[in-house]
Amino acid sequence: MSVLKVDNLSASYRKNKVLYDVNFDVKPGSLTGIVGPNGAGKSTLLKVMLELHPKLSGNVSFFGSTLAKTKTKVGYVPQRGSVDWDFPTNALDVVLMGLYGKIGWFKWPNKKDKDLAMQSLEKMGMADYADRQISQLSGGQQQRVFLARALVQNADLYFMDEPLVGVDAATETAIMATLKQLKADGKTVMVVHHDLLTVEDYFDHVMLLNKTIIDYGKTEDVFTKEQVQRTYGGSLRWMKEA
Ligand SMILES: Nc1ncnc2c1ncn2[C@@H]1O[C@H](COP(=O)(O)OP(=O)(O)OP(=O)(O)O)[C@@H](O)[C@H]1O
Repeated sequence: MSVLKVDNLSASYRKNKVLYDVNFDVKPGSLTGIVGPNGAGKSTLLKVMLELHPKLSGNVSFFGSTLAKTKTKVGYVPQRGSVDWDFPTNALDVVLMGLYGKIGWFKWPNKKDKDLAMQSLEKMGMADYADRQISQLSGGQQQRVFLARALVQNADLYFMDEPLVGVDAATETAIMATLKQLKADGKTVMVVHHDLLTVEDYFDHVMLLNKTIIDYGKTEDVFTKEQVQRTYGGSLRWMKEA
């Protein structure tokens, strides 16, 4: 059964069509980097699939079903910049939100839920910050908390929008280790990624996107000079020659 299948998806902001003819079928257990120039529609693709932005046409199926029926199996780490970090809550509560799909919105978390959330913070090296207001965390620490929230959800399919932007080398290593562990656990992970230099190291699959899918498949087949240049336009200097 397909983890995620997208057929003929298109989307726009008012009259500006930003995605068209998007078709793909995600391989279970893959770790995919979604790559493309600024404005290519990478974030929009995630938002449309997750029904956070309406589609114009097409169909998205999760585990052969609808998002509504499979929501607890789907995790999302939005772009850090898109979140209101002044919201008065602490790191532990942010992680507990990852469990709400399972414990229900109107139920208080119990001791076991809190233990799970603490374990997840621990995995991301953030246990000491559990009581800290999220506005008082650094950008990299906020990103680690977001990852902890995704982990506690124990989803089968994860979408992450630029989790490595603005983090230091240690946090990047910690986040990538977490993503690789998710893959080792049989999870499917799709990550919007900007750094072309690390694509081959980090991802076993690559989706090249520029308003439509330029190519999608195994990294060694897809991440070629020709295909990357097609995606970015002729101006890109191929990094292996740099
Ligand atoms: N809320 C919005 N209202 C109107 N247009 C938008 C909105 N969000 C994005 N767009 C436009 O849609 C297009 C795709 O944007 P999107 O953020 O999905 O691209 P992206 O590939 O994630 O870019 P980046 O690499 O710069 O983050 C862009 O042309 C952008 O200007």
